[in-house]
Amino acid sequence: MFDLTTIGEGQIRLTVPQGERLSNTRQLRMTAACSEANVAGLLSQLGRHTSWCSVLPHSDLAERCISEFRSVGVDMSNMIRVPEGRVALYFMEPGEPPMPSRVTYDRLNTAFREIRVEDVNWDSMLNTRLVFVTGITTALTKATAKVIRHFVDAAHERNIDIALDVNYRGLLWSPERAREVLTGIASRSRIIFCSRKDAGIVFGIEGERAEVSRQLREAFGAEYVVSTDGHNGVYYAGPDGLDDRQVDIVPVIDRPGAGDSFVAATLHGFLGGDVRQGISYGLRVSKYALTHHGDLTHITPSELAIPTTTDIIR
Ligand SMILES: Nc1ncnc2c1ncn2[C@@H]1O[C@H](COP(=O)(O)OP(=O)(O)O)[C@@H](O)[C@H]1O
Ligand SMILES: O=C(O)C[C@@H](O)[C@H](O)C(=O)COP(=O)(O)O
Repeated sequence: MFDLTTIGEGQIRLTVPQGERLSNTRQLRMTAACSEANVAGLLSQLGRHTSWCSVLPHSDLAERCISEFRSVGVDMSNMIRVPEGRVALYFMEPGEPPMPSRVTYDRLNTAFREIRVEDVNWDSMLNTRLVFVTGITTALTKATAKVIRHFVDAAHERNIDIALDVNYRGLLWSPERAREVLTGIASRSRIIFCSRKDAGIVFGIEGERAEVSRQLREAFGAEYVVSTDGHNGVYYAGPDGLDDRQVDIVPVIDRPGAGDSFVAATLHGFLGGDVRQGISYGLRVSKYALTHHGDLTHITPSELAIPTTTDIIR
């Protein structure tokens, strides 16, 4: 039995060196990406048994993507391989103030976008303690939204816990559409991750700090709601009340992946029966994530427990 199974689009991230633009750079750093696989990848490094389903062709780019997540222990037996098709790309310009960082997607007509319910090995994907889904995959196409809804409904019927990360991406869909699709999924989820910003954009829920998590919890009837707010704090609402956690700010080397590593570490706590402990792990691991390149965070279980350099300085 798996601890967590998930479905999401395997991508290649191509990052422009600091101080250059996509329009003039001659070099790109290549890493694998996928929000759901990032979460599975971090959890598997922490000793959890995870499986990731995507649709990828037989190509070198697909191998590059699969090998990065396989190397940290994610089970690939649910990966759907097709003879040909595109692998999604995303370009990242890190930006330096006043220039904002910029993401450019090149993910139309990819193999994953046409995934069908009958393509997935549901017996295996539902042989799990926890099903993890994000708003990114429901945003891509009608087909991907249908598969995720099937995944959630089938898990719900079998009393399998569901975790949702709203992860709103304005480049992929509108707030109205996100609200329409994600409301049903949120109301089946036992734990919801929704940043304070996304709560406002997607659900029109505004408020000070943990008040946002409280309102989300009330709106969807989830047992736990965890809301990130960048370096401003992490807010929690659960059966034991509210919590408001401080972030120990570190300089950012590479931002993408911090949110996913936070979610994964919190789910590590959830799977161990203690979400608040998970948030402490999340606060720690997301700091590591910000200080190294690539979306997938590399960590050893012992690093969850030891203080980071900034902890020691303080
Ligand atoms: N400058 C920072 N220093 C330390 N931790 C940070 C910093 N920025 C973000 N984090 C951590 O990363 C987590 C995720 O960041 P956030 O930007 O809220 O997520 P997302 O990438 O999903 O939008 C935060 O909850 C926080 O714990
Ligand atoms: O699927 C996407 O659109 C982006 C992901 O590939 C990427 O890994 C990501 O979303 C990172 O998210 P974060 O951890 O919230 O920065």
